[in-house]
Amino acid sequence: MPTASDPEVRAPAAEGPPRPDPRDQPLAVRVDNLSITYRTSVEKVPTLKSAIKRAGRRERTIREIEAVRDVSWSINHGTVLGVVGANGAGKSTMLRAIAGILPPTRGRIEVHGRVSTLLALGVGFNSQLTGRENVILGGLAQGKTEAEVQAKYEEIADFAELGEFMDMPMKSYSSGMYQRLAFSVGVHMDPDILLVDEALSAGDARFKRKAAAKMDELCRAARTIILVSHGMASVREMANHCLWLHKGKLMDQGDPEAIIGEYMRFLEVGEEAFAMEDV
Ligand SMILES: Nc1ncnc2c1ncn2[C@@H]1O[C@H](COP(=O)(O)OP(=O)(O)OP(=O)(O)O)[C@@H](O)[C@H]1O
Repeated sequence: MPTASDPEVRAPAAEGPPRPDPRDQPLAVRVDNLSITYRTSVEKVPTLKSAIKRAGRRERTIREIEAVRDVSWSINHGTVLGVVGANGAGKSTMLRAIAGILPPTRGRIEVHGRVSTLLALGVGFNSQLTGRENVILGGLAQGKTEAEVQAKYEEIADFAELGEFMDMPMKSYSSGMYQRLAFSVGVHMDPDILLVDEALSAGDARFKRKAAAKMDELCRAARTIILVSHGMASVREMANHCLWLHKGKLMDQGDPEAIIGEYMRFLEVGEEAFAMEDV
């Protein structure tokens, strides 16, 4: 996994038109007072006495987890939004809600444009099917016609560089190979808004560079990217706006360098010692 000092992901060489200024672009995503609560059924640990009383019947309670708590932000097209935060901060949950996979418990999400998702490993692919079959299905799931997907297939397979593995079941892939194909499908679906969850954490150094360059190309075309990552280097290099979530709350947002600085300081000194009024 990349870290702040990770030398592997570096800014791609500047080529083509400069990135457009998001301030001149229309609204891409607006999240208003978003809260998402999971309800999970938990089995109560029985005491000997209660187990005898209930004659072995299991007792269940519902546990609520507030994964995202009253979060608001908005971005225009052309923004690369980096979302950082510790484990369990609610980053993936928020991304899934933007993708339409999870409904908000409260609040609302406005999305302007076609969304393509590159969520955590495994989403959307059937590991019994070959890479080729999954590309076709993945394209169809993104709303493309079969003819459109067939036309894109070569481009997708070339970018993923998986050779004859494309005709093998995906259960025979390594996690890096799996993610390369997921990335390639996601970026070749002409998304207006690309949601990326840790896509750069797998794959080798060369593929990471190639993936970063591809994302940069999308930004130059005024596409929007939301990048959830623990890799501070990729957020620093790619993002032009950053959100920091902690335990479901939006701690701060703004310039990536400043937000990452705050977040790193928070990680170093710990939650208790961190002066919350600084945030
Ligand atoms: N399907 C689920 N059912 C119940 N609780 C869940 C579910 N998915 C996530 N959670 C809980 O929601 C909270 C936020 O999880 P989430 O995966 O969004 O965090 P994250 O910031 O993406 O974490 P990480 O960096 O570890 O991937 C956590 O407390 C987690 O335990």
